[in-house]
Amino acid sequence: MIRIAIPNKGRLHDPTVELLKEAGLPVLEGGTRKLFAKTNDPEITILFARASDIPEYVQDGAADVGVTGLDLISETGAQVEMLLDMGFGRASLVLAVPEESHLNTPQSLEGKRIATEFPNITSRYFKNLGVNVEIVKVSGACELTPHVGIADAIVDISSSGTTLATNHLKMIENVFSSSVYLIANKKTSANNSKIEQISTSIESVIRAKGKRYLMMNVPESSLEAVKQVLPGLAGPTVMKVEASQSILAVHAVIDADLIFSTVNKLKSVGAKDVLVIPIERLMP
Ligand SMILES: Nc1ncnc2c1ncn2[C@@H]1O[C@H](COP(=O)(O)OP(=O)(O)OP(=O)(O)O)[C@@H](O)[C@H]1O
Ligand SMILES: O=P(O)(O)OC[C@H]1O[C@H](OP(=O)(O)OP(=O)(O)O)[C@H](O)[C@@H]1O
Ligand SMILES: [Mg+2]
Repeated sequence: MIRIAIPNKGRLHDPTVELLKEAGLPVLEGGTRKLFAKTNDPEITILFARASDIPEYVQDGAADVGVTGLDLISETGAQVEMLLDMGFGRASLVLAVPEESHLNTPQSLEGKRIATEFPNITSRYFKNLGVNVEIVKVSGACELTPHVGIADAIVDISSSGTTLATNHLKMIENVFSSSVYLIANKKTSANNSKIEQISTSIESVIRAKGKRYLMMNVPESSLEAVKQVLPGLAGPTVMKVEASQSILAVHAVIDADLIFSTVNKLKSVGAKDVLVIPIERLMP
């Protein structure tokens, strides 16, 4: 039996459940008050936990696999197997000071107070720089602290930057870049085919999100030009089409962010009936 710990609420819950569903592991029952849920695999269950508790649950074996932020994993120092960057929940821990502050570098904070929900990452950061600071641990509303005399600077999560701006704070350094990771218990994950399957399924869904399947008809005389346009491929699949003229069907997988320019170029070199199709999974 494999137990996967996922965030029970907060911003990581929905995208995690969605990704598991796309990977063929729908969370069958649940709701925020439930502790456990089934999946369609009798050998895999879901455990709902606080994102910040998941690294230690996985380290200690309460869960075999977990989904949580890299910042939370690093902060707890949990010894876990890092299986996969899941590509969402991107955010940074940033060092910020009040807009009017003249303390504009980490070095200028020598002897100052830094408020944060991430005392371990923060003290490691300043230690590496050889700057002595006093860490003030808070459990929320960190942005407030410089304005009420509790701290001179903060290390807090920022993604859009809106919260910093609203609170008249300016970022002076990026301390830590985070995204959501799939992790596993070091002992149970060694040579465990079920955990490998979970990881591979999720990875194939993530990889597919950034790709599109292109299908088009190409007159034989345009094939070489079309091949030149299709970027970075092991070579497109080329098939004969039953038609009066000499038409070929060309299929290829390309990066989603190249679709716009590629389709236009393909048209200009003679490709017709171009179809762009999403891919559900892409196994290496
Ligand atoms: N804009 C953001 N603000 C806060 N955390 C974010 C943001 N974007 C991604 N994250 C990540 O989400 C994780 C925090 O998840 P958590 O469930 O504690 O957050 P939450 O949605 O703020 O929930 P809560 O309401 O309990 O504070 C961290 O790993 C963090 O890096
Ligand atoms: O750069 P932004 O896009 O503005 O996001 C960053 C803000 O979002 C988070 O707060 P959250 O909404 O989780 O509230 P909380 O402090 O109560 O957890 C985080 O603690 C920052 O305050
Ligand atoms: Mg929060």
